[in-house]
Amino acid sequence: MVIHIIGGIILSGGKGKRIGGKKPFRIFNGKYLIEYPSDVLKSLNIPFVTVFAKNSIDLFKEKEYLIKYKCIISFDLIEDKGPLMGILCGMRALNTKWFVVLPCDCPYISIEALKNLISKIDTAEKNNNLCIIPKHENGYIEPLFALYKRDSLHILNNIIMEDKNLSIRYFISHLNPLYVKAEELDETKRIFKNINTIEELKNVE
Ligand SMILES: Nc1nc2c(ncn2[C@@H]2O[C@H](COP(=O)(O)OP(=O)(O)OP(=O)(O)O)[C@@H](O)[C@H]2O)c(=O)[nH]1
Ligand SMILES: [Mg+2]
Repeated sequence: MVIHIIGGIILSGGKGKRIGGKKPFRIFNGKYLIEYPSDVLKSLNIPFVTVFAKNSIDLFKEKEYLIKYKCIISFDLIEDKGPLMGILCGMRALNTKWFVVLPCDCPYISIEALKNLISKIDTAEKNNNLCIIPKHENGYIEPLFALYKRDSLHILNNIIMEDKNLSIRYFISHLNPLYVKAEELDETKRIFKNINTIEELKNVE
């Protein structure tokens, strides 16, 4: 049996309110949004789980996606809890030591940037950091384009059981984060651009 060190979690269970729903299957430059992170993980041979919302948004497209990528598909255990629920369900579905967590709406993601992020794992292992988070010069962080160690799972479980503060910032405040400069991953920082509206879907750069 091959034991993988790194697995991927693609968060695809948001409501997509600003874009009018079904965000993962909105078309951007000829591809579904969700195909961008999926293609990068596939090229890097990283096994991954895609976590959709508790209630299917489009069973046909989800099935089509499963057939194309042969990845693990999971669904939020409880609805409307936000990204932390997606991360929890992803971690439970895939047994790897580290998880690269990605949103479904990052069409500028690149293989190079992900490799750069992954290259920080050695440092994190030495310093006992349970997550690796990109940070911009202005202090803004990118916790949904980040790495989390499996050892953080019990903390996540507790936070979700408590059900008081389900913000990702609260979660990472328990993880002794290793922050990496956003520009070290991608000089242009385009990789972090998320698509939230119909307008942005059309503005292919
Ligand atoms: N599994 C899961 N993923 C989520 C959840 N909430 C947000 N996400 C994902 O987290 C990422 C960032 O969320 P947003 O950019 O706010 O996307 P969104 O919530 O679908 O869109 P809005 O409703 O317009 O905020 C997206 O890839 C979402 O699909 C959730 O409750 N469960
Ligand atoms: Mg949202």
